[in-house]
Amino acid sequence: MALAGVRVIELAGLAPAPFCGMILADFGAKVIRVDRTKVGVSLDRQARGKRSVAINLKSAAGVALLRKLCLQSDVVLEPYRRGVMEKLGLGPNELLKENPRLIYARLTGYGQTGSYAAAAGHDINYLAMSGLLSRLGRSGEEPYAPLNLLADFAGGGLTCAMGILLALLERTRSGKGQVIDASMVEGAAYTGSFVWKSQGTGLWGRPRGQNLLDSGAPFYDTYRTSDGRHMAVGALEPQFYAQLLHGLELAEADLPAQMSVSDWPELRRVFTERFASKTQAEWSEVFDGTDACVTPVLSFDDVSSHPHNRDRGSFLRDRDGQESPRPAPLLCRTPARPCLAPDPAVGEHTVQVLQEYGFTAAEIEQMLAAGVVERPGVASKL
Ligand SMILES: CCCCCCCCCCCC[C@H](C)C(=O)SCCNC(=O)CCNC(=O)[C@H](O)C(C)(C)COP(=O)(O)OP(=O)(O)OC[C@H]1O[C@@H](n2cnc3c(N)ncnc32)[C@H](O)[C@@H]1OP(=O)(O)O
Repeated sequence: MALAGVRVIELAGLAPAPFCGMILADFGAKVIRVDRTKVGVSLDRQARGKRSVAINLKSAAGVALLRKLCLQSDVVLEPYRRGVMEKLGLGPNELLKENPRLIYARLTGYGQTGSYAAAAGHDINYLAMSGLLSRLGRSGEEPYAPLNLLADFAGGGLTCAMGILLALLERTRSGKGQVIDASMVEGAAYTGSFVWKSQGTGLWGRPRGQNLLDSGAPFYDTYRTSDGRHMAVGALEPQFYAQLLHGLELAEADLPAQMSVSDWPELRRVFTERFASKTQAEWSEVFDGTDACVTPVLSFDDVSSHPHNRDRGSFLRDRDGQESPRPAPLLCRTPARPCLAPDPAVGEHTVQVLQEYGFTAAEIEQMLAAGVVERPGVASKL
């Protein structure tokens, strides 16, 4: 796999950093998640392919241990509030001095500098600060955060993974590591570059929810079908719009012009009525194989059995029977080979990993006994 041989230490976090770690693991990196001791269960639901070591970082020995792990690793990924790692003596100055090849990725909401740097927050706050949230939502309604996808995952975990890959690539030339300051505000904003850079085109000239791509246009929206499901319509270009009308059995001559914004409410009324006359399956049959840009809005239950997704094997089922998306993108020679085994329990690999990093059985036993590290069923001997 593309990242074979890359060793990553991921300090356990909430949602964005676990996603970043899972991407790296899916593509072949050896990712060790560092969990807290005495927590019992992990909240990480993106732990595919990771191993777990439980370390008490509130002990000097735990900190020393993490430093040793970082000495022999390529990447450390930390998701804490600004200053937390420095307070522990695990800041980039210390770790990069000991291992100048280390890539030190810091994934936070507001970044390492600026007046908000140390403030708590979540996806919705970062999205708000990126400017994007002000553009999301239907006309006349309040701004709406589309799950926690944009800041946590697109602008956060994924962007941070890209930073790590860039730093790994650059290291092949310089031999040096570096610090990555991944701010979810900036990552989300960057993901939204198109919106900024197309400001002068008239695409966004109207209030929220009244523009071409923000649910303002009737030919770029979703419609309810007679069975209470939905179809997604993205018929922007005139030639595709013509196919939409054909599928709906509507004559262009009987309707207002596609781009007549003042007539959009009327056009929407006509489309709404028409889509309500058939089931989702019936509309799928009408539009499949055309260029009308009309697709069913699939539920999680339906998505993997849709013929297109099934043909490509876009979703996988792990050994617990749980379905999830296959890693993307596909690399033809070195594709991801996601692990199908159950997620690691907290501390499940403590002993295995410490042995791999060169600790002796006596040293490991001592750390277990002192509560510096933990494994499930702590009391047992090596
Ligand atoms: C049963 C399963 C059910 C599954 C349900 C799963 C539910 C998941 C829900 C996910 C929701 C996701 C939401 C929408 C999100 O947006 S997540 C994104 C949140 N924001 C970030 O990640 C940005 C960066 N992080 C932060 O700003 C902050 O970490 C935070 C998220 C605001 C949380 O703040 P807070 O809890 O005060 O923690 P921090 O200041 O970061 O300090 C962390 C403290 O923990 C300690 N710590 C860490 N590791 C260890 C360890 N191994 N051993 C011992 N201690 C440890 C650190 O030393 C630090 O301690 P201290 O400095 O506070 O004393």
